[in-house]
Amino acid sequence: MSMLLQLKQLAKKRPGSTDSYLFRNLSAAVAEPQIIHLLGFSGQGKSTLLRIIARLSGADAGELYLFDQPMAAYSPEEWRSTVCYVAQQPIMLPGSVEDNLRIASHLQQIPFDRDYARQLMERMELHLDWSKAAAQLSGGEKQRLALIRALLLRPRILLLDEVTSALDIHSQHAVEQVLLELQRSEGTAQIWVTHQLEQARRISQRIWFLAEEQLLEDSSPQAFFHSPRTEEARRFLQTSLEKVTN
Ligand SMILES: Nc1ncnc2c1ncn2[C@@H]1O[C@H](COP(=O)(O)OP(=O)(O)OP(=O)(O)O)[C@@H](O)[C@H]1O
Repeated sequence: MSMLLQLKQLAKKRPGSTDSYLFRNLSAAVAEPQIIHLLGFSGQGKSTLLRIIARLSGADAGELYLFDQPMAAYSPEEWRSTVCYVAQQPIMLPGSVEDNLRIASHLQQIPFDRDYARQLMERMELHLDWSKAAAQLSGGEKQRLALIRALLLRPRILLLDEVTSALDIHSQHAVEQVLLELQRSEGTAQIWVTHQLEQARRISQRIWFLAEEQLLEDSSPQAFFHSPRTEEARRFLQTSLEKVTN
């Protein structure tokens, strides 16, 4: 079967360490455009794994395949316009909101799709003056602008690193709806990192649980949340629940 994305035996050492690993022999495959949530305790390497998949950081061992082709078959630019990483604390480019929106078309040398940008902004309830300096936006506005900037690249795979963490629940739902719709209509696969389990329950179609240097669980949300296989996942769910109720 043809695969969108394959992670084969990936390993990454802890920064600064020679023999301690964040993860190793980590393998997974994405065959269809699903919404996957990558969950785990803090510091397990979730962001690091997303950054490796985005080719923003290198693995110490292992291989990535995109559409059944090894990473070496793609230039970094080709890869990064197909597999797009959106950070929790996005970096705004110098200039205005519009300058930030135009960057995708500038990089890809394609006409700027103003209507699509406007539509995404409306649907994410981002009502901004396009001439405003991007540096002056709030955290939540920057998050949505960075997400729209990535969507204008029309990536096949989106890597979303806590991209709604600065949003109120209303804006969060608006963003989730846009991304769900994008998966349904365009077939955009998505790997989300979040600490909001409610969000994972709402929209996830598959859970990857990173612990003990592995994707310890790779399962349906139903199975993960209701009958996790491992003690570590049960502990994670219990601890996360306590955090919400305390
Ligand atoms: N640039 C860096 N320099 C030094 N240490 C780093 C760097 N990036 C990550 N680390 C360390 O690597 C480990 C994994 O970090 P990472 O951000 O990938 O974890 P995470 O699972 O996403 O955590 P969180 O849920 O808290 O965001 C952490 O211990 C972190 O401190």
